[in-house]
Amino acid sequence: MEHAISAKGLRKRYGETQAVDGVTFDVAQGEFYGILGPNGAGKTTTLELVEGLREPDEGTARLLGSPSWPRDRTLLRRIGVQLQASAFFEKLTAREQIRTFASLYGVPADRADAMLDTVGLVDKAGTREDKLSGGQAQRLSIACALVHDPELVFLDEPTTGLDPQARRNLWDLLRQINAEGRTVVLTTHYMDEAETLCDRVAIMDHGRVLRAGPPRELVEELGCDSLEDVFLQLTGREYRE
Ligand SMILES: Nc1ncnc2c1ncn2[C@@H]1O[C@H](COP(=O)(O)OP(=O)(O)OP(=O)(O)O)[C@@H](O)[C@H]1O
Repeated sequence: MEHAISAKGLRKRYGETQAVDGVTFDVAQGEFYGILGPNGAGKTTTLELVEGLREPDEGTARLLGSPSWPRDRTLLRRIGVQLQASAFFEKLTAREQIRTFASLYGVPADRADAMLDTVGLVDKAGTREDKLSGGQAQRLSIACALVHDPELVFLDEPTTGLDPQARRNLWDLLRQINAEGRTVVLTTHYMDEAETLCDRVAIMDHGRVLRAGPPRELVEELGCDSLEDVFLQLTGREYRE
Protein backbone atom coordinates (compact mmCIF):
# COMPACT_ATOMS: atom_id res chain seq x y z
CA MET A 1 0.00 0.00 0.00
CA GLU A 2 1.18 3.52 -0.81
CA HIS A 3 2.42 5.46 2.20
CA ALA A 4 0.21 8.28 3.50
CA ILE A 5 3.36 10.41 3.68
CA SER A 6 6.76 9.91 2.17
CA ALA A 7 9.30 12.68 2.80
CA LYS A 8 12.79 12.49 1.33
CA GLY A 9 15.70 14.80 2.03
CA LEU A 10 13.58 17.85 2.88
CA ARG A 11 15.50 21.06 3.47
CA LYS A 12 14.32 24.58 4.24
CA ARG A 13 16.36 27.63 5.20
CA TYR A 14 15.09 30.96 6.49
CA GLY A 15 17.91 33.47 6.12
CA GLU A 16 20.70 32.20 8.39
CA THR A 17 18.51 29.52 9.98
CA GLN A 18 18.54 26.02 8.50
CA ALA A 19 15.09 25.16 9.89
CA VAL A 20 14.87 21.73 8.20
CA ASP A 21 18.14 20.03 7.33
CA GLY A 22 17.55 16.80 5.39
CA VAL A 23 14.44 15.19 6.81
CA THR A 24 13.38 11.75 5.58
CA PHE A 25 10.47 9.75 7.00
CA ASP A 26 7.41 7.71 5.99
CA VAL A 27 4.00 7.46 7.59
CA ALA A 28 1.82 4.44 6.80
CA GLN A 29 -1.89 4.77 6.08
CA GLY A 30 -3.88 4.59 9.30
CA GLU A 31 -0.83 5.22 11.43
CA PHE A 32 -0.70 7.59 14.42
CA TYR A 33 2.65 9.35 14.01
CA GLY A 34 4.35 11.84 16.31
CA ILE A 35 7.04 14.40 15.58
CA LEU A 36 8.83 15.33 18.79
CA GLY A 37 11.42 17.97 19.42
CA PRO A 38 12.37 20.97 21.51
CA ASN A 39 11.32 24.51 20.55
CA GLY A 40 12.78 25.48 17.21
CA ALA A 41 13.66 21.89 16.22
CA GLY A 42 11.90 22.33 12.86
CA LYS A 43 8.69 20.40 13.51
CA THR A 44 6.24 23.00 12.25
CA THR A 45 8.30 23.75 9.15
CA THR A 46 8.54 20.01 8.40
CA LEU A 47 4.75 19.72 8.61
CA GLU A 48 4.28 22.74 6.36
CA LEU A 49 6.59 21.23 3.74
CA VAL A 50 4.77 17.89 3.87
CA GLU A 51 1.35 19.59 3.71
CA GLY A 52 2.40 21.50 0.60
CA LEU A 53 1.99 24.87 2.31
CA ARG A 54 5.66 25.76 1.78
CA GLU A 55 8.07 24.97 -1.02
CA PRO A 56 11.13 22.96 0.06
CA ASP A 57 14.58 24.25 -0.95
CA GLU A 58 15.50 20.63 -1.55
CA GLY A 59 13.89 17.22 -1.29
CA THR A 60 10.41 15.96 -2.01
CA ALA A 61 7.29 15.08 -0.07
CA ARG A 62 4.51 12.82 -1.28
CA LEU A 63 1.12 12.95 0.32
CA LEU A 64 -1.50 10.24 -0.32
CA GLY A 65 0.47 9.17 -3.36
CA SER A 66 0.91 12.59 -5.00
CA PRO A 67 3.64 15.23 -4.75
CA SER A 68 2.66 17.86 -2.16
CA TRP A 69 4.42 20.60 -4.14
CA PRO A 70 3.40 22.36 -6.35
CA ARG A 71 0.25 22.84 -4.31
CA ASP A 72 -2.61 20.65 -5.43
CA ARG A 73 -6.14 21.70 -4.54
CA THR A 74 -7.64 18.23 -4.90
CA LEU A 75 -4.99 16.93 -2.50
CA LEU A 76 -5.62 19.71 0.02
CA ARG A 77 -9.24 18.62 0.16
CA ARG A 78 -8.18 15.18 1.35
CA ILE A 79 -6.14 16.46 4.29
CA GLY A 80 -7.12 18.32 7.45
CA VAL A 81 -4.78 20.85 9.00
CA GLN A 82 -5.54 22.05 12.50
CA LEU A 83 -5.07 25.78 12.68
CA GLN A 84 -4.10 27.42 15.91
CA ALA A 85 -7.15 28.73 17.76
CA SER A 86 -5.99 32.27 16.96
CA ALA A 87 -6.87 31.59 13.31
CA PHE A 88 -10.61 31.63 14.04
CA PHE A 89 -12.84 34.21 12.43
CA GLU A 90 -13.38 36.99 14.95
CA LYS A 91 -16.55 37.25 16.98
CA LEU A 92 -18.27 34.21 15.49
CA THR A 93 -19.85 31.55 17.71
CA ALA A 94 -18.57 27.98 17.70
CA ARG A 95 -21.42 26.92 15.38
CA GLU A 96 -20.79 29.84 13.03
CA GLN A 97 -17.04 29.07 12.93
CA ILE A 98 -17.48 25.48 11.93
CA ARG A 99 -20.28 26.21 9.48
CA THR A 100 -18.03 28.78 7.82
CA PHE A 101 -15.24 26.21 7.43
CA ALA A 102 -17.80 23.70 6.16
CA SER A 103 -19.13 26.08 3.53
CA LEU A 104 -15.59 26.68 2.23
CA TYR A 105 -15.48 22.97 1.43
CA GLY A 106 -19.07 22.73 0.21
CA VAL A 107 -19.99 20.62 3.23
CA PRO A 108 -23.62 20.89 4.45
CA ALA A 109 -24.37 22.72 7.71
CA ASP A 110 -25.82 19.62 9.39
CA ARG A 111 -22.49 17.83 8.98
CA ALA A 112 -20.81 20.85 10.61
CA ASP A 113 -23.25 20.64 13.53
CA ALA A 114 -22.58 16.89 13.84
CA MET A 115 -18.85 17.62 14.17
CA LEU A 116 -19.58 19.91 17.12
CA ASP A 117 -21.26 16.92 18.73
CA THR A 118 -18.24 14.68 17.95
CA VAL A 119 -15.91 17.05 19.79
CA GLY A 120 -18.36 17.58 22.66
CA LEU A 121 -19.16 21.22 21.99
CA VAL A 122 -22.91 21.12 21.41
CA ASP A 123 -23.45 23.00 24.69
CA LYS A 124 -21.11 25.73 23.48
CA ALA A 125 -22.50 26.03 19.94
CA GLY A 126 -23.84 29.53 20.63
CA THR A 127 -20.72 30.73 22.47
CA ARG A 128 -18.31 33.14 20.80
CA GLU A 129 -14.78 31.82 20.18
CA ASP A 130 -13.18 34.34 22.53
CA LYS A 131 -15.38 33.06 25.36
CA LEU A 132 -14.33 29.40 24.98
CA SER A 133 -11.82 27.81 27.38
CA GLY A 134 -8.43 26.71 26.01
CA GLY A 135 -9.56 23.10 25.72
CA GLN A 136 -12.83 24.03 24.05
CA ALA A 137 -11.03 26.24 21.53
CA GLN A 138 -8.60 23.39 20.73
CA ARG A 139 -11.51 21.00 20.21
CA LEU A 140 -13.24 23.52 17.94
CA SER A 141 -10.08 23.89 15.85
CA ILE A 142 -9.86 20.10 15.53
CA ALA A 143 -13.53 19.97 14.52
CA CYS A 144 -12.84 22.59 11.82
CA ALA A 145 -9.92 20.48 10.53
CA LEU A 146 -12.17 17.42 10.31
CA VAL A 147 -15.36 18.93 8.93
CA HIS A 148 -14.67 17.85 5.32
CA ASP A 149 -13.91 14.27 6.40
CA PRO A 150 -10.19 14.21 5.50
CA GLU A 151 -8.20 10.98 5.22
CA LEU A 152 -5.14 12.46 6.88
CA VAL A 153 -5.08 14.95 9.76
CA PHE A 154 -2.18 17.15 10.87
CA LEU A 155 -2.23 18.55 14.40
CA ASP A 156 0.42 20.99 15.60
CA GLU A 157 0.76 20.77 19.39
CA PRO A 158 -2.94 20.13 19.92
CA THR A 159 -2.77 19.89 23.72
CA THR A 160 -0.29 22.62 24.57
CA GLY A 161 -1.53 24.79 27.42
CA LEU A 162 -4.37 22.49 28.47
CA ASP A 163 -4.97 21.22 31.99
CA PRO A 164 -4.51 17.45 32.56
CA GLN A 165 -8.22 16.63 32.33
CA ALA A 166 -8.70 18.59 29.11
CA ARG A 167 -5.62 16.86 27.63
CA ARG A 168 -7.02 13.45 28.48
CA ASN A 169 -10.36 14.33 26.89
CA LEU A 170 -8.54 15.42 23.76
CA TRP A 171 -6.51 12.19 23.71
CA ASP A 172 -9.77 10.23 23.63
CA LEU A 173 -10.95 12.34 20.71
CA LEU A 174 -7.68 11.83 18.80
CA ARG A 175 -7.80 8.08 19.40
CA GLN A 176 -11.34 8.04 18.03
CA ILE A 177 -10.32 9.98 14.92
CA ASN A 178 -7.53 7.46 14.30
CA ALA A 179 -9.76 4.45 15.05
CA GLU A 180 -12.09 5.67 12.30
CA GLY A 181 -9.26 4.89 9.87
CA ARG A 182 -7.67 8.30 9.52
CA THR A 183 -3.93 8.78 9.52
CA VAL A 184 -2.97 11.24 12.27
CA VAL A 185 0.28 13.19 12.43
CA LEU A 186 0.92 15.38 15.43
CA THR A 187 3.72 17.42 16.89
CA THR A 188 4.07 17.58 20.62
CA HIS A 189 6.39 18.58 23.42
CA TYR A 190 4.79 16.07 25.77
CA MET A 191 6.53 12.72 25.94
CA ASP A 192 3.70 11.02 27.86
CA GLU A 193 1.32 12.10 25.11
CA ALA A 194 3.54 10.61 22.41
CA GLU A 195 4.04 7.40 24.39
CA THR A 196 0.29 7.00 24.91
CA LEU A 197 -0.97 7.90 21.45
CA CYS A 198 1.65 7.29 18.80
CA ASP A 199 2.42 4.08 16.90
CA ARG A 200 5.74 5.63 15.92
CA VAL A 201 7.58 8.84 16.67
CA ALA A 202 10.40 10.79 15.05
CA ILE A 203 12.62 12.73 17.43
CA MET A 204 13.93 15.91 15.82
CA ASP A 205 16.46 18.54 16.75
CA HIS A 206 18.31 21.16 14.73
CA GLY A 207 16.24 20.37 11.65
CA ARG A 208 17.12 16.65 11.57
CA VAL A 209 15.44 13.43 12.56
CA LEU A 210 17.72 11.94 15.21
CA ARG A 211 15.80 8.69 15.58
CA ALA A 212 12.42 7.24 14.60
CA GLY A 213 10.46 4.19 15.68
CA PRO A 214 7.78 2.90 18.03
CA PRO A 215 8.19 4.56 21.45
CA ARG A 216 8.71 1.26 23.27
CA GLU A 217 11.41 0.13 20.83
CA LEU A 218 13.30 3.39 21.19
CA VAL A 219 13.19 3.06 24.96
CA GLU A 220 14.57 -0.51 24.75
CA GLU A 221 17.19 0.18 22.08
CA LEU A 222 18.69 3.05 24.02
CA GLY A 223 18.41 1.30 27.38
CA CYS A 224 16.22 4.04 28.79
CA ASP A 225 13.38 4.04 31.34
CA SER A 226 10.99 6.19 29.35
CA LEU A 227 10.59 8.19 26.16
CA GLU A 228 11.47 11.26 28.19
CA ASP A 229 14.88 9.67 28.89
CA VAL A 230 15.29 8.82 25.20
CA PHE A 231 14.58 12.43 24.33
CA LEU A 232 17.04 13.74 26.87
CA GLN A 233 19.74 11.29 25.75
CA LEU A 234 19.32 12.16 22.05
CA THR A 235 18.87 15.91 22.27
CA GLY A 236 20.71 16.62 25.51
CA ARG A 237 17.79 18.84 26.38
CA GLU A 238 14.71 18.82 28.53
CA TYR A 239 11.65 18.85 26.29
CA ARG A 240 9.98 21.85 27.91
CA GLU A 241 11.84 25.11 27.92
N1 LIG B 1 8.74 32.05 8.69
C1 LIG B 1 9.94 31.99 9.30
N2 LIG B 1 10.88 32.90 9.06
C2 LIG B 1 12.10 32.84 9.64
N3 LIG B 1 12.48 31.87 10.50
C3 LIG B 1 11.57 30.93 10.79
C4 LIG B 1 10.26 30.93 10.21
N4 LIG B 1 9.59 29.86 10.69
C5 LIG B 1 10.43 29.22 11.52
N5 LIG B 1 11.64 29.85 11.58
C6 LIG B 1 12.82 29.40 12.36
O1 LIG B 1 13.12 28.08 11.94
C7 LIG B 1 13.44 27.24 13.06
C8 LIG B 1 12.47 26.06 13.13
O2 LIG B 1 11.17 26.55 13.46
P1 LIG B 1 9.89 25.62 13.57
O3 LIG B 1 8.73 26.49 13.89
O4 LIG B 1 9.79 24.75 12.39
O5 LIG B 1 10.27 24.73 14.85
P2 LIG B 1 9.33 23.93 15.85
O6 LIG B 1 10.08 22.68 16.15
O7 LIG B 1 7.98 23.80 15.29
O8 LIG B 1 9.32 24.87 17.12
P3 LIG B 1 8.17 25.09 18.23
O9 LIG B 1 8.11 23.84 19.01
O10 LIG B 1 8.71 26.25 19.02
O11 LIG B 1 6.91 25.41 17.48
C9 LIG B 1 13.40 28.15 14.27
O12 LIG B 1 14.73 28.59 14.52
C10 LIG B 1 12.53 29.30 13.83
O13 LIG B 1 12.89 30.49 14.51
